Amino acid sequence: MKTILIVDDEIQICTLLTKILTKEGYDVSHSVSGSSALKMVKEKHYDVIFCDYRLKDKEIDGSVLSLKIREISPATGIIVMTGYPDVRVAIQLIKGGIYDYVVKPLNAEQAILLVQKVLLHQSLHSKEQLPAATIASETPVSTLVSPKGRLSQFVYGNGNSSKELHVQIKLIAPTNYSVVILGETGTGKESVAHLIHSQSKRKDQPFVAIDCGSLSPELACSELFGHEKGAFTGAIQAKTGAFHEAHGGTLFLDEIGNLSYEVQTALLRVIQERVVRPVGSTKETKVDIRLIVASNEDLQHAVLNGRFRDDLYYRLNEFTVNVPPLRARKDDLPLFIATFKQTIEAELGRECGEITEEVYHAFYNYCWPGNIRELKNVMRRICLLATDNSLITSANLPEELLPQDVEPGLPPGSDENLKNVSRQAEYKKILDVLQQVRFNKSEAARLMNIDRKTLYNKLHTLNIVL
Ligand SMILES: Nc1ncnc2c1ncn2[C@@H]1O[C@H](COP(=O)(O)OP(=O)(O)OP(=O)(O)O)[C@@H](O)[C@H]1O
Repeated sequence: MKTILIVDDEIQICTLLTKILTKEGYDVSHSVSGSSALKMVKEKHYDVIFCDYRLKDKEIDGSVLSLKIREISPATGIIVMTGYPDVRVAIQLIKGGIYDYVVKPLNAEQAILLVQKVLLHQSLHSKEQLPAATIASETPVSTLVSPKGRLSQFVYGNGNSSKELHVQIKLIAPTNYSVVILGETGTGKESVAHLIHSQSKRKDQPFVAIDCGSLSPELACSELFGHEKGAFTGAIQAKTGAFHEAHGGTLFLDEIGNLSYEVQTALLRVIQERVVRPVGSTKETKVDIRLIVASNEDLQHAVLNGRFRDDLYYRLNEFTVNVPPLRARKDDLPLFIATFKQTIEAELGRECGEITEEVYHAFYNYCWPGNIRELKNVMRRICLLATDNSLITSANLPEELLPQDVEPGLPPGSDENLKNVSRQAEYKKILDVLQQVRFNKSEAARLMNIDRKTLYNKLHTLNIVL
């Protein structure tokens, strides 16, 4: 019989969880103090431990207890419960190896599901040591339905920055907080917004996405709030705005930084008063929406430059999610490559050959300025070109991914001049390192312990053309 320990200084929680889980056929014990729980763990193996984060135990609180349990019994799945969720704490604990971090109170369904997930996870990893918790390891791919009804696969990376991202998504999704998603183009901001919606209580209601970057200042208010027939020249019919369409669900405003100051003012009013008045109308209607916005640029910077209203920014920014660029999550590349290949093979209706080492190398060494979108496109290209199920080689790669040639030769100058000696040594070192990392400048800068800008300056002054 699987064993469970509940550690909480609130006896009602212990009793409730014990009742729920005993009914499910588990052997459940409980403890109201950290120190006695620790003794119990030393004496008996528990498969799952629910542990309160804020134990009123002077000697040992929940965070210390969970780490100690990890040391004594690394195979135990630890679930930390809290009444006061904090993303930083969650990340720290999950990095420390706990299985999950959940918000109290737990209902019966949640508690049972959590235990089932831990046990399933343990059975899958029974031969290895239980790895640190990751949402990713359980469900590496999730299928999303886009607002236009298209199916797309969302890959949960398993590198550290991806894990942090998904812990944040998981914590923020069930709340009603407005979210600002920041990240470079193609990093998956819209996918993250969609994921937040699909894990929220609003998941069965509409998800409406608007690209503010493509809205003209004249049309923005009409797109967002709707208009009455005849409200302006060309308004031959009344139009429902995005706020109404998203009623009950989530409204995602992409490239919010592109909205004009006037539209920002109108948006602020709607957010504050939660009522919408279509252009040309005198009637206001209540709307219930959750707002998620995204931007390629740092909105705080735009606020400082006076391009974005600070009051609107603070209204929107109840929580910020930073989506890392692909070059900072290269650990995830194999998972992304494998998933995209599978999807593309399904799209093409045929299998493509194996990807060779040299292609993987090129992928690792490239800096992916277009991020996941660019990777997807490159994968489409190489799979499409691999016609006869033969190996996918670097011959199919676009030019920017191919290793670049360097102009050979040392910079001129007299050997006796000390400045030239150090210049030539620097020149040689930089070229050596660049060759070693297959001309990945970020990696070269990292290895030489200088920033990218310094490396660029040096390449320029040493006349190294890449
Ligand atoms: N984690 C992911 N798993 C699978 N596909 C992804 C993931 N993240 C992004 N993509 C894909 O990459 C492409 C770009 O994603 P998305 O449109 O969400 O990026 P974005 O950051 O909103 O870009 P932009 O700022 O240019 O609008 C889409 O095709 C999306 O399906």
